[in-house]
Amino acid sequence: MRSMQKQIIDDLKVKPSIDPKQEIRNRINFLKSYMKKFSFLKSLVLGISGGQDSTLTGKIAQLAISELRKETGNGDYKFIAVRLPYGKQADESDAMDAIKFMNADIVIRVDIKSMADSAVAAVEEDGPEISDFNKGNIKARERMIAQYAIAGQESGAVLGTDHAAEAISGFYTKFGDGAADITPIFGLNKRQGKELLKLLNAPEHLYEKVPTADLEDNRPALPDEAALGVRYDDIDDYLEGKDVSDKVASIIENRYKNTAHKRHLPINIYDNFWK
Ligand SMILES: Nc1ncnc2c1ncn2[C@@H]1O[C@H](COP(=O)(O)OP(=O)(O)OC[C@H]2O[C@@H]([n+]3cccc(C(=O)O)c3)[C@H](O)[C@@H]2O)[C@@H](O)[C@H]1O
Ligand SMILES: Nc1ncnc2c1ncn2[C@@H]1O[C@H](COP(=O)(O)OP(=O)(O)OP(=O)(O)O)[C@@H](O)[C@H]1O
Ligand SMILES: [Mg+2]
Repeated sequence: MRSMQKQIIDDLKVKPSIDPKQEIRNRINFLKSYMKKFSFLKSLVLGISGGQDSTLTGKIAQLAISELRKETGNGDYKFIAVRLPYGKQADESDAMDAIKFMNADIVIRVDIKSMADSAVAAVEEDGPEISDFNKGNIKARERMIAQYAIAGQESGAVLGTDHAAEAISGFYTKFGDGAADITPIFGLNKRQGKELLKLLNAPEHLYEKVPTADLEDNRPALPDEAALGVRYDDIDDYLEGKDVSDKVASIIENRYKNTAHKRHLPINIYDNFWK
């Protein structure tokens, strides 16, 4: 194995193979014990897009909350699924299928279009013109604002969907979807996430769906793999310690180095990781 590959696998805590049943149980238990430790916490809040990662994270969260309610007899515990379309969302029915699958306690809908459009207009009034790409990141950050507003009101913590196959490439918006309190699927790669969803009897069309950030107006539903220039299968192989081509390794390793700043708290004078 390449030396950097081993370092990345260690940093991102990826296992070469998993027991899906055990992974689900450990992650449910982790959420339950965290909520018990900080007893003011009564809700878990997560944006549900209709994609694989939020379907899995939401299902695990709802299972944890349902168990907590049953075991403690406290009916205040709840999972809040948040729909966050930018205007009309083309794959709205997938998002609703995901919410049905997880059987979410509460569903809140916030249309982030007016938030994102006014952020762009306000900056452009005296600042630079905002590109469609940059506006995509603004959409991700408005989703973060909406989720934190709900969590702040509902004694909640915001869940994030970061996992190893995303963390490795830094393919998320810094302080947008990258901002969260707890990341229940951390350490899994994309195909391991799929295995968990299969075991949980998720609808196949949700875990076989082409992953997309769907952030740009001009390139709707752009597949992650097209934007990244590398396939999830290759990223997953790399994360499992398997051989990949030099070309694939170099794309992955360059992205990992260039996005190191996203995997740390804001950089201060005592930090050395970037040197
Ligand atoms: N070396 C460095 N040290 C410290 N800070 C650094 C830095 N380089 C950039 N920065 C800062 O980071 C900013 C750029 O980072 P960021 O704002 O995240 O923007 P950026 O990484 O340029 O774009 C985000 C990418 O993630 C994708 N994405 C976003 C959201 C969700 C998903 C998904 O899969 O669902 C995918 C999106 O399509 C796009 O390709 C810069 O504007 C600068 O403020
Ligand atoms: N339209 C949306 N409505 C609600 N939440 C969203 C929306 N778009 C993105 N999010 C949130 O941002 C997260 C990051 O998006 P990302 O595309 O990485 O995950 P996903 O859509 O769940 O899965 P996939 O990567 O397979 O598309 C989502 O998991 C979800 O929590
Ligand atoms: Mg998506």
